Amino acid sequence: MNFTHSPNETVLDRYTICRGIGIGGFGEVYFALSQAGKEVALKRIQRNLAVELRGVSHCLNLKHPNLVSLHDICRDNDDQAWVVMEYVAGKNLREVLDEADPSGRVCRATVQGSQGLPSGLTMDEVRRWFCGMAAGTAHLHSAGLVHRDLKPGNLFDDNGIIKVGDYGLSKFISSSHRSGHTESVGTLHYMAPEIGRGQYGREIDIYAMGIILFELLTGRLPFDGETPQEIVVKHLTDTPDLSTIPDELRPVIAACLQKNPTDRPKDIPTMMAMTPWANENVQSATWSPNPYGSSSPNRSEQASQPTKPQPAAPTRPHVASPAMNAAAPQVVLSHPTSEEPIARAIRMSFVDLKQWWQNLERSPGSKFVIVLATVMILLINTHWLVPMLSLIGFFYIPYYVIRHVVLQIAEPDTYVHTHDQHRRAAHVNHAMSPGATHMPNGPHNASAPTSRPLPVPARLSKTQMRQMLRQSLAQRTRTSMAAEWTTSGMISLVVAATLLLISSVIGLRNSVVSPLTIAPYVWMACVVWLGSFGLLGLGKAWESSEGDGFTRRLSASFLGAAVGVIAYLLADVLMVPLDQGLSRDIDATRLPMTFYQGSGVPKAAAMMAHFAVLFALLRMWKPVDPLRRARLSLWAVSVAVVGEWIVHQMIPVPQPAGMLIAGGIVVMTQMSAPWVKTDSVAALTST
Ligand SMILES: Nc1ncnc2c1ncn2[C@@H]1O[C@H](COP(=O)(O)OP(=O)(O)OP(=O)(O)O)[C@@H](O)[C@H]1O
Repeated sequence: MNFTHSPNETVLDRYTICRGIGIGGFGEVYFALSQAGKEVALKRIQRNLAVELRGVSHCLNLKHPNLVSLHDICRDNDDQAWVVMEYVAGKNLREVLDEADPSGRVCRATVQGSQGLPSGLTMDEVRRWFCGMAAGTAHLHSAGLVHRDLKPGNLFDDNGIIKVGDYGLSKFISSSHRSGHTESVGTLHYMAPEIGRGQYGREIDIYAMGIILFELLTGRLPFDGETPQEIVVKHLTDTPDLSTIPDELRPVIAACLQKNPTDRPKDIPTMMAMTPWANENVQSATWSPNPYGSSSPNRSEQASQPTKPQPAAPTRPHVASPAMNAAAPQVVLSHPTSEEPIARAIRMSFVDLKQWWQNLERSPGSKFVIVLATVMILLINTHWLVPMLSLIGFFYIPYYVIRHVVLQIAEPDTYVHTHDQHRRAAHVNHAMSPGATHMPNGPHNASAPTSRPLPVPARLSKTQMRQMLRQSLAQRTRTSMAAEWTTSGMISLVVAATLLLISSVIGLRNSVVSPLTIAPYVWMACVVWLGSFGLLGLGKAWESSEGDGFTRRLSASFLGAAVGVIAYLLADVLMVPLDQGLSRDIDATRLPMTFYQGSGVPKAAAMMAHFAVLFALLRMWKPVDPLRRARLSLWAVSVAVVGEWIVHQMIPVPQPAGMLIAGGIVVMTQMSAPWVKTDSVAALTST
């Protein structure tokens, strides 16, 4: 392993390097001594990664017996960033698991040491590692931090105390973190499915803990594969096989590994309550049922008192074993964020302000005075603040909406992430393939433990790919779905305006333009937009599964009925005659009186029935399906027009308005509904 600094070199003017320990995703780690002889681990941040020092103090001041202490983050004379942290002499869990069986498959006696199956660690050891990890991570969560990179390599055994390391680093160390090019560092085997969508809630730590518990118990990973794609697909779609897990731990692992973050235990106390260790003191790594309240030093110190003497852990080897990371390829995920820069700057300023406020060491009384003074200052200045903010809002809000719409037309947000997830997997695979010479984030040290060559990737079958995309779509929050619907609705408004313009120019080319002549076009545009907007809403509920045709037809027919009624009322308001084209096709005397007036003009019931039957007849989930074959299918438009003509034979409505409305709805829906170009996704997964 090639380290930049050699033993006896002094760095940061006060630490003498003793030896290199290992090289990880962020850079080299050294064991060093301070001038006074304090042992420290120094991490030299490499690969030109930007170090965000904002908010670092929040991490630096965390104290917990189950967390590796972070002493400082500083820069040397070459502006190179270094992380100074507590040196942990014991082994990390990766080493423990690998050393138990060099093949990577741990074969120790299992639960209670009695069954002797090929399996993970003994139950006592599992409990010790798991509870220590839970206690340390719960403390991070209580401080508002998410670890983001929980994995066996970041869990240490320090003389019997389990410590969680590397926390906060992925938050503060990233290339262009704020400018949105590189978002996170992590290991595929422990990555929650939602990370692909840029979600980094505490649920991702709970997911990783579920994986680690599985691995502790079985020595295996629940989602493993030959290629990064395979692993990602398994995270997204596979149900883990929990048959070898002891009964008492099966529910907690099943809950932690839920694909949807909201289905997982909401926090670590809830997760621990599902284990047999909820109220138990587990050696020094005490799991306290109320870890979120344990931030005071006294409490932490109490927690660090061992309840029984622990055997000293063997000293870790001086140099990390190359096998150590072999099972865990590391990747840098690239996540193009579409957050508007001004909005992002404002959000970050609020985050900073919140952190400053939380770290402000003032009595509650003085804090109250500060709040009061701020409110007073704001109130006194309202005479110029309100107009100024209104002016900014006047320009900013339309800009924000237009930007969002334009981006959404270019490539709808959620689908970018879905698509991007595959691109990343393909990219990672390329970086890790035998011929690749670099990691995605910079120069790659050939001796670094991350360069595990992988076989040529397997191509996903079409069904697998669709299943994976549907799974990914199913995991969106209601808010993001509502946002997508609104955006699609706005796009359809633009399409409606265009259709209105084109149709009225063609229709009125030889007539006088007056409110009366233009009203039918406005009416049609409104009905088309309404039908399309309703369908886009239904599409949000439909797109996450292949679905059941009958239920879909039924819900579409309800929407059709609503469209029919509104069309009728709107025609009345706009004074659009509803008998146009009827006398040509239909014998008015044979029409049912409940549906039609004597002259053959349709009543509300006829309009309602017509569109309800039409919507039930056509497979309306096709034009809104993001996985449809083409963005705009003219075949689907023709089917809609012909279908409308058939329905017109039974329940007539004005023509050609009826056919134009049916065709218009299908065109507009397809133009506004998100679309994943599945062909290119398939190609990317096999890059
Ligand atoms: N505080 C520490 N004390 C002792 N050894 C450490 C400490 N921090 C890290 N190490 C060791 O240094 C080596 C490199 O660690 P590092 O955290 O950089 O890599 P990693 O965890 O494998 O990857 P990543 O940083 O991408 O998660 C590992 O062998 C790790 O066990």
